[in-house]
Amino acid sequence: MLLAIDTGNTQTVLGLIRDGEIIRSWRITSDGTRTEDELWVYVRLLCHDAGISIPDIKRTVISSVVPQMNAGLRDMSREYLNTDPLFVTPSLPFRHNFLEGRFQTLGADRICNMYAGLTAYPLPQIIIDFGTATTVDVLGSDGKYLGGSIAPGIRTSSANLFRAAAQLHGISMEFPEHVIGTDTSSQLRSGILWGAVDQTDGMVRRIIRETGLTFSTILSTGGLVEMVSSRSETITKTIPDLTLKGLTAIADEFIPES
Ligand SMILES: Nc1ncnc2c1ncn2[C@@H]1O[C@H](COP(=O)(O)OP(=O)(O)O)[C@@H](O)[C@H]1O
Ligand SMILES: CC(C)(COP(=O)(O)O)[C@@H](O)C(=O)NCCC(=O)O
Ligand SMILES: [K+]
Repeated sequence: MLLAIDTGNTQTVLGLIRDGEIIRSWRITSDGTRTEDELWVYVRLLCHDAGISIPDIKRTVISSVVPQMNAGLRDMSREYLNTDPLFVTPSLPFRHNFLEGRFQTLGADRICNMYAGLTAYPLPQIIIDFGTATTVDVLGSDGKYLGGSIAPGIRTSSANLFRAAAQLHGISMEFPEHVIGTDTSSQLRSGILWGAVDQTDGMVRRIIRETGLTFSTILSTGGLVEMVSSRSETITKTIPDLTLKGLTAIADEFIPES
């Protein structure tokens, strides 16, 4: 059994993987003040919920973009699971040498997403992750990482707007009937949701123009992906657990089950 942990800036996804299959996953709030004992409570509950006994967890792999959580995650894994966790970093000697020693500050979640893409889908690829940030990553025809973009996430940017504008408040994130809204709520929903869709499709079209490539695969993932994916004209596939899949592939490469 593999425990895969994806710590993003908003939420941490805990996944249990058996024989390459994600059997259960949970989301908890990412919080840099959590102790290893608190993290253990969640892992214990998750395992109990999945009917897994703790000694069955033989490996732990972690993608974290929140350094304040790393010590707690590491100590939880060592002390309670008796496994030394593998942290994903750009310096790992990946079999798919897609970073070529470059991109030393690239987020671990993006590395995992690309590893999942490289392992399972045709090239070239664009991978879009809708989380605290919206990230776009581009893999060329030879499987090398070309680069990408980072923008404020859908909730991050709208939350900041609600904070900054005295007369605007949170709204339910449902697509409005018309693009041209006729009241405050429908105008906000139009701007936020159609804005996110058009940001996505516009960015994909720009990347196509800049590279001259025909992309076989345009993958999307992230906690907010359902808000955009079905309305996008460019996304070809949505895989909500792409990061966990990448974590699994990386664990199998570096800490194979003995
Ligand atoms: N199962 C779910 N259903 C609906 N929304 C979800 C679900 N899981 C996560 N979210 C939303 O996704 C957001 C977090 O996305 P995520 O990709 O995990 O961000 P990050 O990696 O930056 O922490 C949260 O705002 C949360 O409300
Ligand atoms: C870009 C990110 C903030 C995205 O994080 P997330 O939205 O998943 O919380 C994260 O991958 C990060 O901190 N990256 C480091 C900078 C980089 O990737 O170039
Ligand atoms: K993420």
